[in-house]
Amino acid sequence: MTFLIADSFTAAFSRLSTPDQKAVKASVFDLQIDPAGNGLQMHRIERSKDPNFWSARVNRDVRLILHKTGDSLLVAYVGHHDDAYAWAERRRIEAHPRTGAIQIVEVRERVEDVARPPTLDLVPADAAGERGPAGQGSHAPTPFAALDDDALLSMGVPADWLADVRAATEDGFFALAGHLPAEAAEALLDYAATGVLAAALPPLEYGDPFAHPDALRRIRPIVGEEELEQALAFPWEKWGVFLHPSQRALVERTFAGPARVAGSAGTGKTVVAIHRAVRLARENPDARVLLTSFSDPLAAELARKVLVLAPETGGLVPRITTASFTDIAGQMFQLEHGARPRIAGDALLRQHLRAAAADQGLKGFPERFLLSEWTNVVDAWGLRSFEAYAAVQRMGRKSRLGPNQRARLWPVFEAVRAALAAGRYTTWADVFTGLADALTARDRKPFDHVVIDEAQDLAPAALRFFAALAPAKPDGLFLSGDVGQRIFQHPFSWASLGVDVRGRSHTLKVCYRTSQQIRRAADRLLPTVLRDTDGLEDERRGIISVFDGPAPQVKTLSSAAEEADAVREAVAGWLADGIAPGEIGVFVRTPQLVARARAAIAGLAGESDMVTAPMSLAKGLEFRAVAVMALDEGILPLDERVADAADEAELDDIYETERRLLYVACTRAREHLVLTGVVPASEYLADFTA
Ligand SMILES: Nc1ncnc2c1ncn2[C@@H]1O[C@H](COP(=O)(O)OP(=O)(O)OP(=O)(O)O)[C@@H](O)[C@H]1O
Repeated sequence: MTFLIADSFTAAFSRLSTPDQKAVKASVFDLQIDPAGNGLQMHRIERSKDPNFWSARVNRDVRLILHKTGDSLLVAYVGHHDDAYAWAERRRIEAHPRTGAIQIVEVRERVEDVARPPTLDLVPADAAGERGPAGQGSHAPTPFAALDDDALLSMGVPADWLADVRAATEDGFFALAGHLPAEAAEALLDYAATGVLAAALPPLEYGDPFAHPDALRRIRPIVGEEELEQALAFPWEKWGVFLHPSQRALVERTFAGPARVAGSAGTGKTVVAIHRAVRLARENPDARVLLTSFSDPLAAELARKVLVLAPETGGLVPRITTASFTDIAGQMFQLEHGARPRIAGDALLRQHLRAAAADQGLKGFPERFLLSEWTNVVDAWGLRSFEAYAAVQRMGRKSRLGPNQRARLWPVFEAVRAALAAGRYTTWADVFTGLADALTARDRKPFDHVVIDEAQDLAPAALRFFAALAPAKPDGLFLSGDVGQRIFQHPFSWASLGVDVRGRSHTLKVCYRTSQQIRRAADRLLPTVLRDTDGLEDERRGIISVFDGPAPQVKTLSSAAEEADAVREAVAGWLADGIAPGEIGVFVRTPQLVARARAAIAGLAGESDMVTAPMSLAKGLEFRAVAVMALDEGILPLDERVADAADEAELDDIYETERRLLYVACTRAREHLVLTGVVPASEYLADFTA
């Protein structure tokens, strides 16, 4: 017999008290061993339209809802007595007549809270065909009115709900979507956004309705005690058990060469990276896996999430190393050289550059140009000889430097390198480059699989290092990232460094984190198609969010004091709505401005639990409510950076990265977002509200 659990069960389970959860766990483990449920007083739920629903007694008050068919037992729900029965009485579990996927369908006639809009009776079905997806006439637009039964069924809409979908208005759609299977809601949103019907999968491909990819996103077979333990250990982390079919495909697939998952903020790229790392470690008991991300806090978060997928500590978890890019390089450097690298900071570099330029009598190049040329070209690309410098393509730097200019500059950079070496200093780029050279020559690599999150911010030397760290075999290197969130790096060609993901790059389209309203507004900050240096296109249209919420607010105020009041009022409102202080983030452009954020929330309940930070640290985080403040002219884009631009191309890149910083900060918000600035405000606010 197949033993399965549904997401409706884990969600309900996570809402129970701890003692009830303990009792439920014991009963579910018993059921897994003895699906007949002896001792659980199972009986059929007579009032349900689905004859396969059964209840099982956990304790005096709590009941499990099971769905029994010939050879499967599905744990569908759990709740207090009346709630559990009511849940089962309002549902059917069946294979969808068209797609073939098992669905948990709400019986339409028993759902009272979806009011049919009055347009329903006024719109004859045959007139619908004349209306485009944009809606019609004097009534509120009904974006699906033109879709016939056939089209709606092919999207996975349950037969009971066809009329409601056709009658749904744009505003009422999300209330309705909550009653529909996720694949139907997503297909409808996609249609509303693009006006195009996605091609339906042929239904016969999946003989077993439980094996259908859309069934697996809500119902998962559980084999063995360990899997059950994992599924129940963190029931609120839905991503740990139930993946979107496009996510699952990327987790399970074998890639012959380096592969990449892309997708805008909140589409679950990190989730895919973690699942892949765990899957690879699980499949090969000897495999050593590196799961790495941009910063130490993000790496720590990866480590925490690995435990969600693999709560058992024996064997698997120790074989997955989680570390930030520089941390793993630091560890490898220590193995090679017996000590951690001593990294030169910007101040020291400026000092050496200044001294070397003076020594060489170099004139006509501002110091900021020298630092930028060193950081983004000479050091970034690990250039060691004049020949290499003379030949390098100065990516992202369009100001041309002729051979004579390069010849004058090179001795300065050479002298800086010598001065660093004399002081036993190095740079991260140098560390990465040195390690890459050493590792490339070795047959045996320290890791069998390297999985990189936040890959858009990899520097060239770091990418070379990771490529050399991973074996050149299937599933050796997997990268996850969003070009739209690249804030620390100049663009460069991955393919030129041997990391060619063309043909093995896939984009996720469903945003799980951010409400439709916030995502739409944030998307307006970026172009609809982003193209990277290797020509890979990241199409950002057609992304959908699976829930809605209040529209984001933009407030421009006449003074910093007024702005502080506005932020304070917004945050106080969130607290009054029951949002925990730890679920609130306030972001600003620079570390110095954090004081402005702290002043705005000073004295509010739970103030110390709220996160206030520069936008660059917002990467990878998420909150129920976010304020992005101090969006004043001169602060975003930041004047100092703009003034520092060494040439036109760098200026363009600065404008783009400043814009992306705002995108990153905004897309940390799940439900509420407020943007504030003092007039004259940041020019980007106009794009956001456009
Ligand atoms: N299959 C899923 N089911 C439920 N929630 C999911 C699923 N996939 C992702 N999520 C949730 O969506 C949110 C965003 O996921 P994740 O951090 O992996 O996205 P991301 O694409 O890496 O985002 P970013 O680019 O902003 O860092 C998280 O809260 C995650 O738990």
